[in-house]
Amino acid sequence: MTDIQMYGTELRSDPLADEILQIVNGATKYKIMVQCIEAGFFDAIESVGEPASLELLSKKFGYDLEILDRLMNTLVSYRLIIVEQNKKGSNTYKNSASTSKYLTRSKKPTMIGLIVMNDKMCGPLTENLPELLKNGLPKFDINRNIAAMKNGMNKNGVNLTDLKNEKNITEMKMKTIKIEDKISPTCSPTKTNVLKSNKMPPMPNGMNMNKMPPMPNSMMAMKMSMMSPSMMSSMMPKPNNMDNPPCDMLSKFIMSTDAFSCSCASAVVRAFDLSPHREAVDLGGGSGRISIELSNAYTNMKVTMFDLPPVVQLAQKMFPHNSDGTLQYKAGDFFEDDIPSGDLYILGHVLHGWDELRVDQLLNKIFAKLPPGGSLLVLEKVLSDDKSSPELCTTNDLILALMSKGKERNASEYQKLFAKHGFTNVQFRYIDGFNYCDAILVKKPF
Ligand SMILES: C[S@@+](CC[C@H](N)C(=O)[O-])C[C@H]1O[C@@H](n2cnc3c(N)ncnc32)[C@H](O)[C@@H]1O
Repeated sequence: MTDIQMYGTELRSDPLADEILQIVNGATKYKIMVQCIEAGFFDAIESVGEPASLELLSKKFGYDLEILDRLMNTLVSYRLIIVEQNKKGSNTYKNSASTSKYLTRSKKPTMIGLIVMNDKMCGPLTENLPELLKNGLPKFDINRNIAAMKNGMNKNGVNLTDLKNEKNITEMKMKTIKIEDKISPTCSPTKTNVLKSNKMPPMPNGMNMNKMPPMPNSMMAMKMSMMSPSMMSSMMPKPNNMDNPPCDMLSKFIMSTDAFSCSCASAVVRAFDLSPHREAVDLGGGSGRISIELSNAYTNMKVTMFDLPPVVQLAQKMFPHNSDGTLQYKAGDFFEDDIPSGDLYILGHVLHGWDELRVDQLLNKIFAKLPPGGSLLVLEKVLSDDKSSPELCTTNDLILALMSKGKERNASEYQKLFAKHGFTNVQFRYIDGFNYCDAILVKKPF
C-alpha cells in the first residue's frame, strides 16, 4: 500500500478485459446458484427462520465449516445471502429478500423452474450456435415439441427430445438415460436421482459440494420434485392419478413460463386502463399467471385462460385460483380451433415464438374475432431501435433462433406488424427493471 502511494501511479488492469471476465464469471456464478438450488441450500437457510451463525448452520445441516464460510462469502458477494452482525458482534447469515422470494421451494411463485429449464435446455441449445450461424436453421423446434403435447404424453409427460438433434429419444434407447439426465436430473424420484441429489458435482475453485451433508429427508423429497411442498400438494393429481408424478417436463415447462412472467405480471395488467373491457381471453396463457393477475385487478371482467389441453389441465392444478367464476379455463389450439369470444385478447410471449406465417394467421384470427373498439394486449420485451438492447431481450432473440423460427422485435417492427393486420392506436408501456416483459396495446378501429 505504502509503495503504491509512493509511486503515485494509478493501478488498473486492462479495461478491455473487464467485459470478458464479467461474462466468464457470470457463467460460473450462474452454475453456483444452480447447484445451491439443486442441493436445497437456500431452502435449508430459509428453514432456520432467522439469521444464523455458520456454526449453527454447519451443525444443523452437517456442512463443512470452512467450505460453508467460503460459499457464504461468495453468495454474499452475489447478494443472494445477507450477512449481519448479532448482538455479540459475530456474523449471522440469512437469504436475501430475492433469494427468499424466488429461490426457495416453500414460496410461490418461484423462479426455480426457469432456472432449471435455462440450465438444462438453453445451455445445451447454445452448442448449436456455430451450425445455426452457417445454415440459419434451428435443429430443435420447441413448437413441434409443444404441439406433441396435444398428441398425447408418455408416462413422464411429453416426449423428450434430444435438444441438440431433435431425435425422439424413444428411438435412441442407448442415449435415453443420458438425455433424460440432462433434461430433468432431479425430476423422477428414482434411486439414481436420489443418490445423485446427495452427491453434488465438484464446484469451481476447489470447492466441493460433495462434502455437503445429506439433506434432511423433507428437503430431499422437495428436491426430487423441484418444487415447494405446497405447490406439490396443490398440483398433486387425484388419488387415481398418483402414479403419474407431477414433476415431468410439462410441469417444468409450465413453471418456467410462470417464472418468465411472475415478476412483472402485476405491472403489466396495470400498464393500461383495461376496465372498459368486459371479456378477456388470454391466448397461450401458460401457467395462467397473467389471467390470475388480470382477474384480481379487474374484478368485473370475465377472464378466459386458453391453452393446449394438457397445459390447461395441469396449470389449474399447479396454480389454483380461488375464483368466483370470473376466471375460466378453456382448452384448445389457437391455430386450429375456434377461439373464445372477447373484447380484449392477450398474447403473452406468444408472438415471439412463431414464424411470420403463424404470426399472421393468429393476428388475422384475433382481428376477425374482436368487435370494433376491442383491444389486443401483447406482452413481449421490446428491443431497442437498433436492436442492441436490452440484454435479456437480445439473448432471448438468439435463443429463439436456436429453438424456433420466432424472433424478438423492436417498436417499429411491432408497429408495422399491427398496421398490416388493421390494428390502430399502438401504445407501448415499458416495464422498468430486469425483466422479460413490456406491454403493447392495440385497437381494432370502429
Ligand atoms: C411462452 S409460453 C407463454 C405463457 C404466458 N402467456 C406467459 O406470458 O407467461 C407460450 C404458451 O403458448 C402455448 N401454446 C403453444 N402453441 C399453442 C397452440 N397452438 N394453441 C394454444 N396454446 C399454445 C404454450 O402451451 C405456452 O403455454
